[in-house]
Amino acid sequence: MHLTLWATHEQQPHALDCQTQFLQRGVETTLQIVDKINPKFLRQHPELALVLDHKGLHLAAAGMQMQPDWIGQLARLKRASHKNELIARACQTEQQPTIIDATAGLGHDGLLLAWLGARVTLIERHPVLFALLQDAHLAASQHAELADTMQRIQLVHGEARDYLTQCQQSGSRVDVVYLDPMFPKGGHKDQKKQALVKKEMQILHQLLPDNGTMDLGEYLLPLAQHIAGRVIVKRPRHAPTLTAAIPQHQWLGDACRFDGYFQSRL
Ligand SMILES: C[S@@+](CC[C@H](N)C(=O)[O-])C[C@H]1O[C@@H](n2cnc3c(N)ncnc32)[C@H](O)[C@@H]1O
Repeated sequence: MHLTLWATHEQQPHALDCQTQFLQRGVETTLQIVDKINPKFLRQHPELALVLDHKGLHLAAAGMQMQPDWIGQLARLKRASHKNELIARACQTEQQPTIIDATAGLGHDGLLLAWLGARVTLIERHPVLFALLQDAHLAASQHAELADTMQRIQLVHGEARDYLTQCQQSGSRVDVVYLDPMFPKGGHKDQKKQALVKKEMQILHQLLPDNGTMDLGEYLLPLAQHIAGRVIVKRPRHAPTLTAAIPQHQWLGDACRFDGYFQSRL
């Protein structure tokens, strides 16, 4: 994979570090130092690229920018409770569970679970998304209101299939495995809602193109069932279940739902 890395002059030393880390993870970058990165600049350079400025590391495409921005989630986090968030009810956050979020993405779901008291291991295999997560974790660790929560989050760069298999082989158990694999772009029943897909998802879909071979992650469910008494799968509200297995419980939201699979022997 090859991407341009746009950086401002002040960020040049950090940009060189980033380049080395990306290379170690198989991503080649061409560093371009520029005076200013603003909306006009981004519109003039619409191709998918990395951006490093005073706000940290971003992905940019089609004039839009995207980063996990965990600090920007604070308003939502402060409104969240064990009761009013379906994901919290599904994952039983009031019990301060240990959770593997095997498909971290931007880490927003994992962040919410950790904020509500869970110990969360976030697994992300894409090297660019993983770098964005590391940057978000570092920035949030230095924020007074998020520092505690960051201590409950561990980041793992890798393939969840391998991680879950290793857990199974070594007899490791967690309370919950949470899965939110990619869903094909045209797969929503409601085309109007599809048109409103958030800019984050539009950029994510450019990074993880749906070229007919998208990994839908169905193999993760049976693996997860070996290591957690509770597996929660996030799906678009009207999407089919991840596999033929029937969930024992569903929590229904406006746009998405959470399917619960419980293993009483664990
Ligand atoms: C829909 S996004 C998850 C969004 C996430 N729940 C959030 O709150 O931002 C799915 C992510 O899972 C990652 N992923 C999918 N399958 C994976 C696997 N087998 N191992 C590791 N990461 C995986 C993808 O790279 C993508 O970033």
